[in-house]
Amino acid sequence: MKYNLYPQFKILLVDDEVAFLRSMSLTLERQGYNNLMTCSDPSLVPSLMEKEDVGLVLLDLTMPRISGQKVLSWLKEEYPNVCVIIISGVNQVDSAVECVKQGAFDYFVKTSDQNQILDGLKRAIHTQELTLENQALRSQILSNELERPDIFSKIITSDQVMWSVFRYIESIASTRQPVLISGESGVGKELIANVIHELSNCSGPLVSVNVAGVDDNVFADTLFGHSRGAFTGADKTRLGLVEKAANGTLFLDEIGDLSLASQIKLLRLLQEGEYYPVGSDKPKRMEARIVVATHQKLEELQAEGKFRKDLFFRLKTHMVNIPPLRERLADLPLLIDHFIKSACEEMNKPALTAPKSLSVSLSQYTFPGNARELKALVYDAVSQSTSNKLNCAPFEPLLNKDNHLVFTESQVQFPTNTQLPTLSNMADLLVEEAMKRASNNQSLAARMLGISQPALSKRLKNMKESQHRN
Ligand SMILES: Nc1ncnc2c1ncn2[C@@H]1O[C@H](COP(=O)(O)OP(=O)(O)OP(=O)(O)O)[C@@H](O)[C@H]1O
Repeated sequence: MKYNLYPQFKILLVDDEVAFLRSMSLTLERQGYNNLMTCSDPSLVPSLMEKEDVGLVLLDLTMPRISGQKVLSWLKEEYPNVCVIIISGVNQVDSAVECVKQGAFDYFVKTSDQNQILDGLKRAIHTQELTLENQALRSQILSNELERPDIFSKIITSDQVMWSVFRYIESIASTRQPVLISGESGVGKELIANVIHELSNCSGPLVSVNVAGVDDNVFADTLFGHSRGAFTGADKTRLGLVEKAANGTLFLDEIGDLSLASQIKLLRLLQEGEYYPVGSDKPKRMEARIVVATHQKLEELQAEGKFRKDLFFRLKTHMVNIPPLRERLADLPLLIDHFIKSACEEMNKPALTAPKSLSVSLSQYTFPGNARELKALVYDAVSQSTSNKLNCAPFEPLLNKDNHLVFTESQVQFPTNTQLPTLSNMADLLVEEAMKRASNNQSLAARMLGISQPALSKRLKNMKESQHRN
């Protein structure tokens, strides 16, 4: 099995003291940082920097022939984006501070506790990862194109917001930081999790688990596993999903439903990168990337005290929000065609076509179940079709006899203690909303409002003129 290297860039350790290089490499490897290179001769630094993709250098200050300070000024001139951490002797703190002024990220005294150096390195790696992501994001936004469009081919969309989500996902593909995917039920969050996993190029599997309603003990057992004899009935050691997802991705769905006790366990896992199988006092390192999803609004849950602030803070570093289907109506015809095709294939039916008016009529429906709801309707329609035309009967309950959405009282409410809007105010608001939903497509908006396109155009002109006058 391919062993994944982490971080995505090399960490170069430079010190003439071979024993220090060895012990520091071991400490780092134990913490999961295995993309390392050591160098005991500072004169070799330039050739190593040229050959390898180095992102972070741990540099000793006192070395024979070439001092660390000299190496630092060379690095800052030739490789200004590379992060440098200085390791100094006890009596060299002044020079170390000077190095920070010259652009070193931080300094540590060699005799300090290795954990302190490790914390500094972790901070530097995180900062470097964010810098690289920022650069990737900038170039993605500027280029407006995807580097690996094939991986996104299962997600059908022409929506600009979705494309910017895709570009963002590409730019964070290689970090090991968690990713939070939010969006209403059925918008395609699991599809996005699959893409994040594929883009990461990790050799391990994608392991998915729905954590809604899972009690805290079951959560710990499922994620961390248990040792033999951990509790009555635990007659065998059980591997947890974190371990099963090693070198891959662990996808936790419905994270908003996680109990507060389990939230603490997840937070610790993310912060420390370590966990204890139930009944074991030997910690294990997490080698998987965590992706979580929720259809709930975590900000609101947090305000109600149902979701931990610190966990939300940790998760939202990389956050993507998938817009609901009603906000990307241009996707409707594409998705209808896509689902018809896949349903025909699965049901062994000859190709079917949908009437053009179907997507226009459906554009007035709010799709609370999003793409999943549309998929179920289309599959139902395909299964009921006997000719080469799609049988639209399953869609009829959503629309009235004029092919317009049936409004219920609960969808339009006017609080009794407020003044009613005027008819003209209401009409303007409706027109604005229809234009927004139709992405400024006047024919589509006109169909939604039940008026002709010229009538809408006239209304828009009048609205513009009156805004001008005011
Ligand atoms: N843009 C899309 N293109 C193609 N299929 C889609 C798209 N969005 C969603 N689907 C399909 O709709 C169904 C629901 O998608 P998915 O399970 O990813 O949604 P979800 O947001 O994870 O839902 P939930 O919140 O209920 O878990 C799946 O069958 C998926 O393949």
